[in-house]
Amino acid sequence: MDQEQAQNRISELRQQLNEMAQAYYESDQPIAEDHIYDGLYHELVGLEEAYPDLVTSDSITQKVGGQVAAGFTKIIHDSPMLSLGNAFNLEDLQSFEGRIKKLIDEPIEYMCELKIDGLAVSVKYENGQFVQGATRGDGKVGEDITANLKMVESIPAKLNEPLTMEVRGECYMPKSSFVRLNEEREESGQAVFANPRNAAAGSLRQLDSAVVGERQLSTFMYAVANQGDLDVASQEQGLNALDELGLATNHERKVCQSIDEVWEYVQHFQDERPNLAYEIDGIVIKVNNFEDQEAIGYTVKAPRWAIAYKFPAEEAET
Ligand SMILES: NC(=O)c1cnc(N)c2cc(Br)sc12
Repeated sequence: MDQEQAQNRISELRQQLNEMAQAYYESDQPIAEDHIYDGLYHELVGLEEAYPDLVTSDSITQKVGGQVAAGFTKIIHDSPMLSLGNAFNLEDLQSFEGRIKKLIDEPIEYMCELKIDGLAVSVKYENGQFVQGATRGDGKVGEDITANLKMVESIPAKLNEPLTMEVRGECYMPKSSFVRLNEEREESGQAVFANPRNAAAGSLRQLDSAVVGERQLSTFMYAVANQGDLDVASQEQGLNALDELGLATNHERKVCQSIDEVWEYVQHFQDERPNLAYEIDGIVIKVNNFEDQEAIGYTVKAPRWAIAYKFPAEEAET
């Protein structure tokens, strides 16, 4: 089923369910057996989960007891969760370095990290206790998914130090969990997820956090939003500090001394991609030294000191 077919079926189901609900709640004349209503409702929930972009706040699945559920409360991020400029070839990476060299005199060191194909999340700790989890949303305002992120094993309820800080990363579904989940959905007649990213997004949007616990989601944390109690001078030190605190970071990272070395890393992981336990859609390259990052600064919507190299789209499997 493609997105258009899903949209058509979702509209059909919403129409039918709204009519049944109206008849039941307002005229007390149920027009369908409960099990028919439940079956259609279950199909709609499954489709909305598989196609999270098609969920609308007025959908009957977002209502609890006839009222539109608030869903998730909104969280205004202390600092914007930024996006990244893109690079598609070596020339783009060399231009990225050229722009930086206009601002920084000394030699530049890069940190290369895998670009995880999941859902960006913010995780807040107070005195070492996990207190709030949120989606990126539009970068400024996200959704409070604290209850759901508590069900993700790789997010510790308590840090190894009583620190107060906000950490950002990617929540993802491993390839193996994605295959198993779709097999289960296929068997139970539910719509399957198109890819692990949609499966992770659909799972994290669940109002019932117990469902999240069944989905084997995981995380790789990659940034400290406000240094808070952390005393680190580079991305490399920052990631090592997150490891020591008990947070999950991706260990395929590499400090590179030149764009040529970055390019070798990019080519290596473009080949390695099928062998990874999780989906990646590129490589994030950052200036490693935090003082250099500050000197280089930001454009309106993205850091100047980082760029995302995007892998070419994979040929469809024949
Ligand atoms: N390691 C990283 O910085 C990283 C990994 N995976 C991602 N999807 C993203 C997105 C941004 Br924005 S940064 C980043």
